[in-house]
Amino acid sequence: MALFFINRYLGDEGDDGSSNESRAKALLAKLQRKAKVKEQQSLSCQEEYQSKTTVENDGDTSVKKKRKNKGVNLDETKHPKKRKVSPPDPEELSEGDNARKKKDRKKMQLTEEDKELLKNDDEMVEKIQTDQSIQDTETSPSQTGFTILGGFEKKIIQKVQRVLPKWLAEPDVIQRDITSNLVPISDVPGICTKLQRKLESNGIHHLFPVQAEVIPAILESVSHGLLIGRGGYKPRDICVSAPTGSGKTLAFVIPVIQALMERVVCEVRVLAVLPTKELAQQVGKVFSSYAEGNSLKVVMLAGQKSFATEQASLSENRGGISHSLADIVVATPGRLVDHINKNDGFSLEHLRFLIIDEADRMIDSMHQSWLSQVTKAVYRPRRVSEAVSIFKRTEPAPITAASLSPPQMPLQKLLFSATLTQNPEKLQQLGLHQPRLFSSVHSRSTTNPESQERFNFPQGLTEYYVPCTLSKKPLLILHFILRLKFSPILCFTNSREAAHRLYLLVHLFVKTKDGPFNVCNVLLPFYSTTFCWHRVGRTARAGKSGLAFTFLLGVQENKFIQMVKDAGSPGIHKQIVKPGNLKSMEPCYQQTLLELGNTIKVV
Ligand SMILES: Nc1ncnc2c1ncn2[C@@H]1O[C@H](COP(=O)(O)OP(=O)(O)OP(=O)(O)O)[C@@H](O)[C@H]1O
Repeated sequence: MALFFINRYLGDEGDDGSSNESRAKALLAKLQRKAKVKEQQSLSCQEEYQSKTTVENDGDTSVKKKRKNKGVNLDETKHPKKRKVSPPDPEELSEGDNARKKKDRKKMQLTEEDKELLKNDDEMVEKIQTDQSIQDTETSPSQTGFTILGGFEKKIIQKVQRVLPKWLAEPDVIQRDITSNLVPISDVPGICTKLQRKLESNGIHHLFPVQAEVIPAILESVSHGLLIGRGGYKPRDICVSAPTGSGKTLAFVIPVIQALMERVVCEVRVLAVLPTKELAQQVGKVFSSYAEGNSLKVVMLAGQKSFATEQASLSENRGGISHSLADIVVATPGRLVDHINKNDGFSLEHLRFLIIDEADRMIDSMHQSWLSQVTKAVYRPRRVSEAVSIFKRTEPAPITAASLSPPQMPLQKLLFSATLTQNPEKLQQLGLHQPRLFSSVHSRSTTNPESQERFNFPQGLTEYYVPCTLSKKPLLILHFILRLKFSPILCFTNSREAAHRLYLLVHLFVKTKDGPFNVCNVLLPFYSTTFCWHRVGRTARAGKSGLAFTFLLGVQENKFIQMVKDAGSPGIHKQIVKPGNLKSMEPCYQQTLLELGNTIKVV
C-alpha cells in the first residue's frame, strides 16, 4: 500500500483541451477492454457452471467442496473491494445438491452484478467525455489534484488611526520662536539668586522658551528635597522635544545643579548619558561651568582618558571604605557600562537624576543595553547597611497602597531630544514613570501622520538642495564656498576620507586661484534621518538664522525630499546652479584635481 500520494502538476500543457481528450480516449479504451474481459469471464463462468453440473452429478463430495471454494476465490479476484469475503456457510457443507445449486445461482447473480458495474463504468466514461467538452477552457481543481486557494482579492481596509497616550497627544507647548519669546531670568520661578548671578556672569540675561518652561518643572520635583518627591510620591519623568540649538542643555543643567547645591555627602546623584564623546564633552563643560563655586564635582566617562584615570577620578579609598569623588557624571554608553561592570568604586545607588540627552539617538542604539545596566546598578545595594536603610530603593512596580508607604529615593528620568518619537516600542524601552512632555512640535501638525519620528527644525533655518552629478559635485562645492562667500561654513561628508579629500581640494584650489581664504563649510549630510537633521541643526542655533545646502545626485532626490517632508520640515528649496556659472572655474579645477591626485599619492 502506498504511504503517500504524490500529486504532480503536469504543467499547463497537461491541462490543455487536446491532451484532456486523448487521456479520456485512453481511459475509455481501457475501460472497454476491462468490460470485454469481464464479459468473457462471465461467459466462461456460465460454461463452467454447465459442465460442473454434469460432472458433479457423477463425482464425490470432497471434490465438489474444493471447487465450490475455488469459485468463491475467483469471484474475489474479480471484485476484491466491491464484495465482502464471507466465511463458508457451514450449512452449505452439510446440505446436498440443492444447496450447491442455490450457491451457484448466487454466483450467477454476482456476475449479473458485474455487468451492472460495467454498465456503470460505461456511464462514467460518457460523463467524463461530456464533462471534458464543458471544461475545455477551464481546468477543475479535482482534475489537477490541487486545491486552489481563493479569497485573496484586494479589499479596501480602513486605516487604523493611531491613538496616542494623553501625555504624548497633549504636551506642554514650547514656543518655537526664540527671539520673540525670551523670558527675563528673574521672571522664571524657582531659580536661586546664586545661579541667577552665575547666568548673568556668563552673559545670559534672558532664558529661552524651553528653559523658561522646563527649569521650573524640574525644580518643582525637588522642592521637598532630593530624597522624596512632592507629597511622598515619585516625581514624574520629564521629556523635552525642542529644536537643535534651542538651549536644552541649560534647561537641565540649572535645576540639577540647584538641587544638588545643598547636598552634604558626595555621591553620584546625576548621570548624563550622550551618544558621542564630543557631545559629552560639550555638556560636561556646561556642567563644570555652573558647578564651579558650589563644591560639586563633575567627572567625564567618555573615553578621553584611560580607564584607570577615570577610575581614580570617580572614587578613593579611605579607611578601607570607598568614597565617591563625583556628584555629576557625564558619560557615553560604552564607557559607562565598562565602569558599572569593572569598577567597584563606581556606585549608582544614590542616583537621583538620569539625563538622557539626544534621546532619539540613545534609544536607536541601546549600546550594550546600557539603560537596563544602569537601572540594575541603581537598585542593587552595594553595602549591607544600604539594604536595611530607611531609604532602601526597590525597582518601580505597579503602585499600590503598600508600595507607597515606605519612603523611597526616586530615580527621575529627564529626556531631551530634537526628535519626538511616538513609537510605543521605543518609548517602552525607557520605562518612563507618568511622563510629562514639553514639545514645540504639535502632534496634529501638517506633516505625514504615518511618520513616528518628527524633527524639530530651528525656526531660523532655510534649507536648500542642490541637484548635481558625482563628477561635478566637488566643483559645485567650490562654487558655493568661494563664489557665494558664505562664512563661516561647516561641511559634512559621509566618511573621514571624503572629508580629507574635500579639505585638500579646497586648500589646493584656493592656493592656485585666490590666495589665502577663510574656509569651512558646505553641507553634505550623511544619508540617514537622525544624523542628517542633527547636522543641519548645527546652524540656525540660539534663535539665529542659517542656511543648509544638501548636494544630491539625481537618484537621491525623491527619497531625500520625502524624508524631509516626513521629518516635518517647513520646506526645502531647489537651488540650481547653471553650468555657465561654473565654466570660469573649470580650468583651475582640472589642474587642482591633478595636484590632488599627486598629493594623495604622496600622503
Ligand atoms: N538663554 C540663553 N541666552 C543666550 N544664549 C543661550 C541661552 N541658552 C543657550 N544659549 C546658547 O545657545 C546655544 C545652543 O544651546 P544648546 O547647545 O543648549 O542647544 P541644544 O538645544 O542643546 O542643541 P542641540 O540639540 O543641538 O544639542 C549655545 O551656544 C548656548 O550657549
